[in-house]
Amino acid sequence: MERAISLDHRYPATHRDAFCIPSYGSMGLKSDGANQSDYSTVTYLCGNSLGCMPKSTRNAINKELDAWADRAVESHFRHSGEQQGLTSWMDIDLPLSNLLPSLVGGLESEVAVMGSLTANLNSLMASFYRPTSSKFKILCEKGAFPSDFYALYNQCALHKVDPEEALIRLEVREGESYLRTDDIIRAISDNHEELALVCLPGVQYYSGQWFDMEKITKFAHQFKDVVVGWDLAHAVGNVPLALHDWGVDFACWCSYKYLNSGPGAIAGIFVHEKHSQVGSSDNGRYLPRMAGWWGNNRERRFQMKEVFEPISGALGFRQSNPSVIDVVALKSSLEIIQDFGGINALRERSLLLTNYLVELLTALPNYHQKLPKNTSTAGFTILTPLAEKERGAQLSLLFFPHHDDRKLDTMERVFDYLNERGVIVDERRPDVIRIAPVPLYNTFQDVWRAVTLLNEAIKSIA
Ligand SMILES: Cc1ncc(COP(=O)(O)O)c(C=O)c1O
Ligand SMILES: Nc1ccccc1C(=O)C[C@H](N)C(=O)O
Repeated sequence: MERAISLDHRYPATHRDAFCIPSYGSMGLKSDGANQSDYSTVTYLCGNSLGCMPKSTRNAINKELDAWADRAVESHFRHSGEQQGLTSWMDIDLPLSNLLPSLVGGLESEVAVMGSLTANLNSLMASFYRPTSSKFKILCEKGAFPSDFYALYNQCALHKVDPEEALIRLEVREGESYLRTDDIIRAISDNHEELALVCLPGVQYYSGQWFDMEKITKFAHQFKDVVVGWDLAHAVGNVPLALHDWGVDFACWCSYKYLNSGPGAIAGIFVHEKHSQVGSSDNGRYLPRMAGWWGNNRERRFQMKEVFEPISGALGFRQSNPSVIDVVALKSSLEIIQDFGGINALRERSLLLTNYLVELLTALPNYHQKLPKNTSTAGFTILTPLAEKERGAQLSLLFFPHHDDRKLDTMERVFDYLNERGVIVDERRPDVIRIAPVPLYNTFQDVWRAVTLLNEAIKSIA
């Protein structure tokens, strides 16, 4: 505990106060009455699923509600808060183009705020997955987040390609917990003639593995007509990215995890400039897409002509006018990240926190480096790669023994023990708990407390 306190002094969570951290009272949990009261904050380590709410978000949304109340439709073009520097709704998402690209390592013109993750993944695949009879395979992973799998599978069907034949689903080797980069590279190489698309997650939701995105992207691009797209749901705002320099073709992400923009928040896309620039001399030549009026030439958007002139860059992939309330929620959170010092500052503190988590967990008596042969005594292993460059904030812990009866199952019992005591993590059935200290608001004492209670929980079972 002393060490955690001293680390918190040395590396303080300078922006914790900018967030609403749930309390025992607000979550309906019983505080211990001695060290905690109903107003004490819980130990929230679940920013990999839903980031906490920035205090500034409420005000930002209220201003848009005022604009709606005060001026209704006119706010599209003339905002009632113009004098305070508020943007009219027509261009509400444009101020984000200063804040978002640096998080993904894209040019301003390569990033747009729109839609939601799965919808964007589907839209981007409509443009980037153009199978032919000889080149139609998609390299993806077995155990992908189900929504991604459903999208990939059905894109095949939409293109009249048999998904069973087209999807190459990479599997983690027997006895291992994450994919080897060499196996991915080999699969690309072995299939390159028929390969049309490589579509993988930047950080894997279940194992927490951060893929070697640069190596995989560059390797795949050695081969003709292989497109590389990344799902960055668990990577954006978590690890530094350089999508432009790596030559990534497209990427998409959601904003409710490490970008703290609220449940179902507006998402984002990256389209490399090599695909998204529409030169004036190119008249009519642009990458076919799922199109809509918000991707059309801004000046002529309201002329109601039957001519689609996409905006050059990622903005030309937008379809609808965005939810204004969603956009300002994202903006208020991105401003905090900027004030913190951007993604490199976040990553620096994230490594300190997660390294501390690794250190404490691996010192516990019931920690096992590998799944033991005899798993009758309660214990856990870590699925996530421990090397810094292969993970982000999250560690995934696999508990054993597993029982189908929830009351007897180790993971469920540990999860309930933690949850009842205000340590909020998440469970991925059947046997995994994910823990993610978030550098913007978590403390070393949060990490210490979670591990101390986790140890108690296992002991109470053993
Ligand atoms: C990797 C991944 N893909 C897809 C989703 C689902 O995204 P959405 O419901 O925002 O489309 C999530 C999280 O919910 C996710 O982590
Ligand atoms: N959007 C949600 C709604 C309800 C429950 C969970 C989610 C998640 O985002 C889960 C997350 N993608 C995950 O990695 O498990």
